[in-house]
Amino acid sequence: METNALTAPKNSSLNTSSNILNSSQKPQRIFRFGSFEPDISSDSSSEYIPNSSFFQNSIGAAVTLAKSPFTAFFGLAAAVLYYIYSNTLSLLNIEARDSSKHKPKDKPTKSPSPFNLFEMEKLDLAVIATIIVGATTFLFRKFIFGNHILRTNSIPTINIQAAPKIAQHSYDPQRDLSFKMFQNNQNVVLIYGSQTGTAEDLAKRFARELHLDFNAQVLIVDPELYDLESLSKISPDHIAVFLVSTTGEGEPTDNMAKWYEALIGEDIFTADFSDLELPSFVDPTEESDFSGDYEFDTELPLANLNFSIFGLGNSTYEHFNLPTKQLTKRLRSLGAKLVGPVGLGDDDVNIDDDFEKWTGAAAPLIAKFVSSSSTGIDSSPNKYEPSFIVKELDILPIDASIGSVRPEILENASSINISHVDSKHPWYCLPLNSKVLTHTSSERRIIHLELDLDNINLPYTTGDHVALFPTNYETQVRLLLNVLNLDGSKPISLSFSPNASDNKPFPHSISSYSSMLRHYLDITLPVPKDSIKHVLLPYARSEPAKAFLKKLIDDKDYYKNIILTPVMSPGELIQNIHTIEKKEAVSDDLKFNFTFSALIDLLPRISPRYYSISSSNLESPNKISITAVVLNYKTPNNINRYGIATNYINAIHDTLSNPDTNSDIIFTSDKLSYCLKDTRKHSSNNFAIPIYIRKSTFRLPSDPSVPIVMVGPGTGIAPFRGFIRERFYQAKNSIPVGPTVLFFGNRNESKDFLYKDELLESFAALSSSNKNSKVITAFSRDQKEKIYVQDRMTEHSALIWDLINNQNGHFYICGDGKTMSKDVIATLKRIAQNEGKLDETRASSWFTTLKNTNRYAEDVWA
Ligand SMILES: Cc1cc2nc3c(=O)[nH]c(=O)nc-3n(C[C@H](O)[C@H](O)[C@H](O)COP(=O)(O)O)c2cc1C
Repeated sequence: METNALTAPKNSSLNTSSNILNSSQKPQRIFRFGSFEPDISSDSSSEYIPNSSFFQNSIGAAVTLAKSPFTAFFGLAAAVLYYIYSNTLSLLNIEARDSSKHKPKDKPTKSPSPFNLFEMEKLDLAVIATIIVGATTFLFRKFIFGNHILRTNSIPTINIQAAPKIAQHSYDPQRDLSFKMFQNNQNVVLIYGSQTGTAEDLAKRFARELHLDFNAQVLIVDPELYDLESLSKISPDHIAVFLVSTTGEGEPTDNMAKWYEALIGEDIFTADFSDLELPSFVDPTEESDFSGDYEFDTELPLANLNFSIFGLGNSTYEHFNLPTKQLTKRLRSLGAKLVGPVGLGDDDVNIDDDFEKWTGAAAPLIAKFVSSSSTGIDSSPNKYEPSFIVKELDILPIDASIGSVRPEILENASSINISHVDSKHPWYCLPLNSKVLTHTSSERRIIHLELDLDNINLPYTTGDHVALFPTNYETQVRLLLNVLNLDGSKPISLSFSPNASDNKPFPHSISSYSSMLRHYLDITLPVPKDSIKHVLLPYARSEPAKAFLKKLIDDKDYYKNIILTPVMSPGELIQNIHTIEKKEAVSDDLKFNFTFSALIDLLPRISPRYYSISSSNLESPNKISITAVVLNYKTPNNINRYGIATNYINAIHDTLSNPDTNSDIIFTSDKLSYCLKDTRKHSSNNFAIPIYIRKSTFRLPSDPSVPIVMVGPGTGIAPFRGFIRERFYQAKNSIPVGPTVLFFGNRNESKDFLYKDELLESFAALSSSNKNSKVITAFSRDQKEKIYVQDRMTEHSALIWDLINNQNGHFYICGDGKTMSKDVIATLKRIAQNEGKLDETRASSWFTTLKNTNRYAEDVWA
């Protein structure tokens, strides 16, 4: 993660719905006469016809009723009663019917006797036979029809009325994932919740593995694009695999939020799941199969759903993998059957390792469900085929300057819908100005960048986050063009291949090789082992190349030394294969011949990076600012590596500071080259930086007179710069502003005092109206003994206690969540013990009350 790519604070992404489906409610039974029912048991070539007409509805109703247990029960009862009734009549010598309609008058009447079928009327026989056959069919339906029939009858949908926000649409087959699976003849659906792209990439990779190694047909689903209720219609022979990331403070990702809200409800932290049967959360390496401990209850809305689940989280956060745990419990309580272990991936260690362990245990079980088998590289039943077909076009080459902007901007600039700016529809804004906040002699370079919202008035609130899609630097772009022997300016078109496993389109179908590599693909992340196996290995034709790649796949330490430790980029890996083949004098016809379409499968998409907005919407509604430290580091074997997004921000700064340079290529202070020419053009058609705003709940108190204490060392100052600008602006406009205290820390005062001048100016004004307003600094390396913000807090214990406890102030932390925020919380609790004379337990509950009353908020990153 880039430095200062931040968390959204508690509850930021969840809109609330008062009418939720909670665990204590019995799910309502809803018959779906107007809904669409694929017959999964039928031939895939048969049509999937919506039964929405009156006729179809009536048939649907009749079929549903005929299949219901009540009908079967009453049918049997009616047959028995009819039989008793007929025989009672015969004993009393009374005709059961008005026989005059059926029999000739002159024929003597015979009374029917028990079991004498031949003496019964044909119609009676037909009715009884139908009822008995119907009832018997229902009772033995499992043996007769297998499981298929179950899914089309008594399974109520999830009660969408209980979640009004997701029920605001009419049925759309394009949003029905069971329909999509039926159409494509797929038996596994991979549903991912992803904020910064990791789960999305794992979904793409796992789909490939399930297809190539286990012969599964997999649909990848972004839940934002599908309706939750279609989950209940997945065939019981199929399986849904959830890959669920955690964001903010234990929250679901934006693309999962609506499903989550409908399933879990608004109160994600206090929802009571104690009455539910809990799955054990296990080490995925242990062999376990949860499928056996489960009772099939057809009354529950998700009774037909089989699911596996892997969570992505980070154990340094308080709510580790919370959405995954809650979702697992909830799905089970709705009747879904858990297959395989629950995986809880930990980004603090290595999420790829956790995922590999989990897939090792889960993939065979998932495969069992879709009745396939086979493992191993050489016995793959399916051959790898790239998802995209790339065609070179015979039109004029796309020159370097056009390639510097995302292609969709040039065509769609005027049609971008401002009311709908989000991760799938970013807004392209211009950089306004920038400055370096640290001294040239500082070990770190921290940039302040202002982005222009003037054209659109994109609404934001002080404390929100801005997400930014970076552009890759040229060194890696050109390396890839070079190793694939491609002309970067060549225009290309992209289309899905018939068996595409990746189903996410790019924003524009016509591009150039360069612009694909600059704007859409992450070209710096090391290639994971499974991608080496599934995508690179099939292109190895020479023995040395095969041996090298197989060793990377099979030998953990070798992979670590060659790929992970030096953080080897995909371009460097391909270059290495070429070098090995050259050394071994491999003949041309056997040389590794990797294609651009396969490269698209090999690489994750470029994901947005989140930054706390460091401006105030009161003071500057038409521009937002970012405060970012440029991330450069050396690997243990002394190779320079560069963070994509922060170096991009640095490049924008360098571009803005050299307005007269006319070159397409910009060299940054770190000698990285970028193609950013159009970022300098302030014309309405040449927007440059794709962004969107992510709402947060990291907010100033609504009453400006309420005291605030902020702790934000390093770039943790970002949102507080916005808070302080806001209070300064209010003070200048004669609005009474309460005590405002900032604890700021960094290495050296002379080099790293971020925003020094404006902070001193703001606090001069703020302290003139309230003597308690002040900035308190901790420069760790300006003296022999290191001093940190928490040491300064201890020195100012009385002030903090007075403002927070006695004057009901608000306390905020922003910055490193691994150690700093934990130390600051511990210090705050100690202050409560010392100043408030509370014992340890009471100090802890004092802090909990602070949190529960929304007077404590944190915006931290791990
Ligand atoms: C802004 C942010 C907030 C996070 N909050 C949590 C959290 O509260 N609990 C947790 O277990 N992990 C948390 N994580 C860790 C992520 O879940 C983990 O890094 C995951 O791999 C991200 O997946 P994604 O890229 O698919 O969104 C957070 C990560 C980020 C970037």
